[in-house]
Amino acid sequence: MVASDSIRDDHLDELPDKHVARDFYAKYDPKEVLGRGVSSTVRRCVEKETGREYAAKIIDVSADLEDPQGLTLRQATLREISILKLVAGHPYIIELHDVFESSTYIFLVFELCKNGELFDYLTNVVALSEKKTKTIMRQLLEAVEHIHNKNVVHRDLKPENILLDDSFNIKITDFGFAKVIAPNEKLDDLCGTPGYLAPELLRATMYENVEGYGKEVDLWACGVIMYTLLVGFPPFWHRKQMIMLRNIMEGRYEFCSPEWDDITDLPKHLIKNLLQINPRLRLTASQALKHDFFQHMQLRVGPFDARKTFQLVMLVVRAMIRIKRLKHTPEPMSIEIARFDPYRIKTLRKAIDGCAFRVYNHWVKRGEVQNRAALFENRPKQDLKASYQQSFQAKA
Ligand SMILES: Nc1ncnc2c1ncn2[C@@H]1O[C@H](COP(=O)(O)OP(=O)(O)OP(=O)(O)O)[C@@H](O)[C@H]1O
Repeated sequence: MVASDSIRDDHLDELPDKHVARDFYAKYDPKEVLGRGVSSTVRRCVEKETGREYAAKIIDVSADLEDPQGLTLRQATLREISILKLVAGHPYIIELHDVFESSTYIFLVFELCKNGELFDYLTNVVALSEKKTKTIMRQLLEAVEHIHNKNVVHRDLKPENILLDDSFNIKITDFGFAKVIAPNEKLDDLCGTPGYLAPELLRATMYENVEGYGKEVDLWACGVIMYTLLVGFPPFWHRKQMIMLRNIMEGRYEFCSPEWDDITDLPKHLIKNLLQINPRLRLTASQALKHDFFQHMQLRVGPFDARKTFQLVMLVVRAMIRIKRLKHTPEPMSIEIARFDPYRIKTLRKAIDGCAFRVYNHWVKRGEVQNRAALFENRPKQDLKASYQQSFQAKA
């Protein structure tokens, strides 16, 4: 039950027969397609009575195929609906507004998130500042805290399953793998998305006589997400999936240079405590929210001194002006550096990262270390040949 890339199914783009979904059409006007899932299409729709916009996920449940847990798509969708209702009423969790069920389709009417997936947003901006990361991570952890308090484990947290509303607030979505779990219950089924799987989940699915996993897997995924937000690539990605999974199990990742050079210690410390191999030592959502990364700067309180305060304000203003100027002053770059080490220059690095993702459509690493600059070293043919030979040998 590992999430795969969406597979397009063109017949889903046709609107289901009006007789099948009479009630839905009586209440909503379906509009353009917003996106597609494996067996669903999501359309913007307008509620006729109020004129309010929503996102309708239209799921074709006519096939009898069962998932690895023995549930048909209809049963799995009904289970997802019950979990959505259980965790409802939180500002950072997607709101399910309406449900319609026919023999062939289920319509889920969600609140509309006009700014799409966090994943696409990140792909466009490449990486987020510490300040933006703080806002998103605080919202994410608050939502996870709420879900866990309801005894639900999400099991597929990733930027693709985090939507952004009009004000760029997050909404956790896709509770397809979510499960209600008793306080000390342990699970052992494999589900989620490879790069975000926690080590104990991998162990539970690989070995017998191991304990299984619990809610802590969601906090591991939060660590992976936070790392990815700050630098634009995930901590454990490797083009050979087995190596990636081994790195996860050994907790092998780096705050590599140059991407992490300008990032302060607090976010790194929080990530380390989320990407903690031992789930018992990993921070819970509530503990993570108390981490210093989320605390505001504390000003020392003492007797008021007007002169000192004025001097301090002047210093801060001057520093702010300098920082602002610095931000808009391009880094000095020589032709030599631009030719032989373009990745060293922040402006070029951002452009390279953006292009790399668009061209390769996945994060790129070479060997054990992240090296998107390698894409520009002008040796692609050798690499292609080697990886072709490797995959050919593997198949043989
Ligand atoms: N509430 C929403 N508001 C705006 N856009 C949405 C909303 N829900 C989904 N979408 C868009 O529709 C796309 C498909 O959503 P869906 O939930 O079907 O994707 P999925 O998780 O890949 O599907 P599946 O559940 O089959 O794995 C999303 O990638 C997103 O761009």
